[in-house]
Amino acid sequence: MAPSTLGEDANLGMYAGRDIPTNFTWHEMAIPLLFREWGDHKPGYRDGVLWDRYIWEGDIMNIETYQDTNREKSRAVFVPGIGCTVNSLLDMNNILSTHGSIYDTVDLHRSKDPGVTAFTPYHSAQTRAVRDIEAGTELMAMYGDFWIPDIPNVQVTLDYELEQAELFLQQRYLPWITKYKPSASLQHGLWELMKSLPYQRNNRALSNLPRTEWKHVIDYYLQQQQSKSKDGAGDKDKTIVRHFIRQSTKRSIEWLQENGYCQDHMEAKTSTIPQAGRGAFATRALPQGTIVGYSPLVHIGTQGQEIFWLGDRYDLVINYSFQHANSTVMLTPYGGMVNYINHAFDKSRVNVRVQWLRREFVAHKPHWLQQTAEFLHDTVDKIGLSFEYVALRDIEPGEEILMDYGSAWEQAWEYYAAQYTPITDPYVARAQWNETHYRTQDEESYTENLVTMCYESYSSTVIVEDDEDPEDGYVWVPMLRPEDPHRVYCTVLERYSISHDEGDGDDKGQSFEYTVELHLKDKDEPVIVRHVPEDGIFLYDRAFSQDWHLPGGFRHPIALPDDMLPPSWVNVVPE
Ligand SMILES: C[S@@+](CC[C@H](N)C(=O)[O-])C[C@H]1O[C@@H](n2cnc3c(N)ncnc32)[C@H](O)[C@@H]1O
Repeated sequence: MAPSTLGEDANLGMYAGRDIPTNFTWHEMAIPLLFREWGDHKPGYRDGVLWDRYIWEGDIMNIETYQDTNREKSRAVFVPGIGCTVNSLLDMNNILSTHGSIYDTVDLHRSKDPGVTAFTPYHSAQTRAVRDIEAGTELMAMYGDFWIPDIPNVQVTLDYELEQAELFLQQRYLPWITKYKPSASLQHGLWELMKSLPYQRNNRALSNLPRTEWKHVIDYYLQQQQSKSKDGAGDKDKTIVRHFIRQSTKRSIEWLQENGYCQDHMEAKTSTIPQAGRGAFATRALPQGTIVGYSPLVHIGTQGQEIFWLGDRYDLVINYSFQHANSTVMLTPYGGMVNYINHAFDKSRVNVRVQWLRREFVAHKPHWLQQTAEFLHDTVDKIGLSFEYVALRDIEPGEEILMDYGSAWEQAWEYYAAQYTPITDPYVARAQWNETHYRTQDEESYTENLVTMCYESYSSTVIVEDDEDPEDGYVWVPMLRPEDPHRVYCTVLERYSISHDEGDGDDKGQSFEYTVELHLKDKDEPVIVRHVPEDGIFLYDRAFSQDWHLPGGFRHPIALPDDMLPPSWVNVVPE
């Protein structure tokens, strides 16, 4: 993680520290956030606005519980590491943005384990390399065409904008240069003038010219002219504009070592600490004093935990956040793997601690440590605080990385674990339900926490297929837009197998179709729909039925150590 090649406005970026082959995949945790959706902060809660830059729509990471009837009800998800850090170069992307996740409670169950309420069950959200990435290259995602142009002063690279810049160069500017042969200094001056124009969406051609020196551009052009016939004419990656933009997203390894932080010293595995879920483990020997992790911090100023209060409990993310008992300031790290670091009750196992960066950095402004909580409340447009995680002693390869969350956390956990009442209702999370077909109402029912939903998609009239056995019902109509999120509750009445003789491979063989009853909000009677295919039906966890939603679940921030609390942040007298 190091300052982005896109400039100050893009803040940090994530870089490949070594050559990465196509399809290489990174895995990260996904923390569901219920406190709000993207862009939808409660009036008066300015403090949470910064979070908009760091959250994704819940369904992208398979956070399905409350993704039931429509998209409006979905909530956000926080994916630290690459998920939070990568910038977007749209058409120039080299990774597929973080998506998906695996639900896994590490074999803990609510019938016996207090720990299940306290950590996120979602892990292995994936980010995949979509081309070979050379060491030193910044990882760039495709956020979607509509998001990135809103960051002021950041170069946008929509496909058609790059096309316009390329056309301008190839069809107008370079022919003009070739025809009139202005002096080398005039060519240089004209190029510098065009480059100096600010990025503008209504000036696509000039806004996307490569930010490189003219002599490199003309040399590359002439070289391309010579090799055009034999070497990939028409190949998108070989255009002048793309070539130079790609080049400009690279740094040397020496520069990264000097200016960045390695995010590869830790990996996630099942913790050695009972009830803790997953933990962070050293991927190599880490001598005392090594910065084993680095994390920028999403800050909340005066509204601290209040932002995350859901009316009857706190959002899970406060278990991943830092706060001192004497201050409302709350800090949530988003560096790679740092959120996996667990608390050691046995202090001889504590091998890292957090510290403020000792220097000015793109995501660390030391003067913020002299400012007040009100200042942080008002500063919602950027990240300005970061932690280093420093090794307190030599750490062996494979050793679990552990820190001290503070005595208040320790007491809260001990109290919570001692009074935990096991929940004996049968419970199987949707993600752990392995059947390949849907159960009908005549078969053994699903556990209480599960519910079936269907796309609302059926014929406009009742269709009678067989006069001798007329069935009153509508038939399924394939979805024109299968990604349409609109679903309704349904009861599965009947399942019948269908054989496919035609086709080959996956088309051949057997599958099931269903007759379902749709429960529509605007109709008193259910609507019966026949011939519903397997992918027209969904099994969901009932909203708020999962372990991490359980009332009274464990919630407690990690303590910001006393010696790190800036006196100017003190604004709370602890009870
Ligand atoms: C910052 S997260 C650490 C990563 C977490 N283990 C996970 O799997 O996502 C803090 C949470 O880890 C768990 N945890 C950390 N240390 C623990 C300990 N010593 N005993 C029990 N649970 C612990 C609790 O669930 C806590 O809310």
